Amino acid sequence: MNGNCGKFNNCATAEGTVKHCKRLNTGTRLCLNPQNNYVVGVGSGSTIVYAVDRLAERVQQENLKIVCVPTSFQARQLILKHGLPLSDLDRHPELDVAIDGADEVDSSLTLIKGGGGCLTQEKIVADCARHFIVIADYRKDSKCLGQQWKKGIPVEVIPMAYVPIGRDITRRFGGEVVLRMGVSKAGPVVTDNSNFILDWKFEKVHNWKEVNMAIKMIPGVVETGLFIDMAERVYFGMQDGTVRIRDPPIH
Ligand SMILES: O=C[C@H](O)[C@H](O)[C@H](O)COP(=O)(O)O
Repeated sequence: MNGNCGKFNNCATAEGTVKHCKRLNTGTRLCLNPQNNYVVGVGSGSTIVYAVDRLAERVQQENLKIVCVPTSFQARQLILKHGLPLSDLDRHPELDVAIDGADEVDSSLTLIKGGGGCLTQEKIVADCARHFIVIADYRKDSKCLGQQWKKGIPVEVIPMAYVPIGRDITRRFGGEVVLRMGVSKAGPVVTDNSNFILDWKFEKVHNWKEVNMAIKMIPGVVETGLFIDMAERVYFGMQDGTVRIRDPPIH
């Protein structure tokens, strides 16, 4: 324990870069590599699979003791498949680090997530983590949201409210809202939390903080796929095999 970062005191830190921690507005060491006794949040999607492969390798090779908190059914299966210790927020409500993918990352590290329908649990787990680290390939990197990801911002909603919520969003912010439909399943996608997903195809760049708060205030909205001021670092896998790191701008 040699730092004071994230939302909690006494953060266990790795050998990492000393950087500004937006969350506490203080200098901190960034925990990039899971270390012994770490509680690790495991994100969802196709990219995280590679991270968990590597994590499992390190657990084997270095005899690391970690526990993993999943962000979805898929993440839970991934943890179990690798024989990693599975936990939950009841037992581990404070995580050292959460690692996850993203559908799009803008220049301020605002993310769109939820392309796979897992945004709500992902946001909860990320919020419980001292450090939230994102891994993505170069196609997710954009200056402004919407440049790369064309499927809109996912919004998880209580099923009986999907029509009024969709109308409210388009009335206030324009664009188009589509109920996400299942593939190889008749009817809508049902999330791990038994809800529906609306994909809001926005028409222009908004003040995402304001829009996010406004959408969250609509009764029946469970969560949005906008992750604002959460990611501390994004690792982009580039086409030539190199890795590009992006940290949030310091204001
Ligand atoms: O709902 C899915 C999650 O937010 C994923 O982390 C996100 O969609 C990125 O997934 P992938 O790594 O498959 O592009």
